[in-house]
Amino acid sequence: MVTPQNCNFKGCGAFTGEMAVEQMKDMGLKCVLMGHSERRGEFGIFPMDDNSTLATKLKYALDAGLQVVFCIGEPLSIREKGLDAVVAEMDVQLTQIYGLLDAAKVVIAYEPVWAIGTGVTASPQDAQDTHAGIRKLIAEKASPEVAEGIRIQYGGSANAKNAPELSAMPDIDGFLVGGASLKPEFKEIVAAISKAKAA
Ligand SMILES: O=C[C@H](O)COP(=O)(O)O
Repeated sequence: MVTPQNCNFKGCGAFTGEMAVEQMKDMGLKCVLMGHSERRGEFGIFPMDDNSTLATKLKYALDAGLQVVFCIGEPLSIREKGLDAVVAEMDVQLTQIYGLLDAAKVVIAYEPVWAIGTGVTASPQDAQDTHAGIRKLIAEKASPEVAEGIRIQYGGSANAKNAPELSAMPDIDGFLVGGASLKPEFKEIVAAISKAKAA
């Protein structure tokens, strides 16, 4: 499945660099990704999207009939404060979209910013604890049904070596793979999550 990494919330028009959902649909695409930390302004790039514009984009894409991979994640300064601070930040990033969450149409991708492209991966337990915290927030603020059904994927230096242990965690439902998706080891990541979730 081809999934563009951004979209606009205005439709077709003079929005260079902000591809229209309608164009995606015309091309037969069924899914769009949004909220990646690089779009949110991490790594020193100007913040193109904030929680408010992302909520608008999510509603627009869902109303148009697309599925969405919605990325959230904390910078290192928040991770260093501990799990409670991380979950509080996830709440901030999710607050405006709880009412839009639909397990059949939205996938949450948890990507700790400090793990993206760095070779540093969240430990399986840290990733599990954060995913469980996100699921609990969704249960409380969306619904228990949405929380149970929604897919929460992990992203951030996922590779063939760490995929089996991460896959074994009950609240890790899949991966958003960057660098390793360009290498043959990608098939081992797919095999690891498939095996773990088939059990
Ligand atoms: O866009 C890709 C994700 O942010 C993860 O990238 P990575 O697997 O290279 O860390």
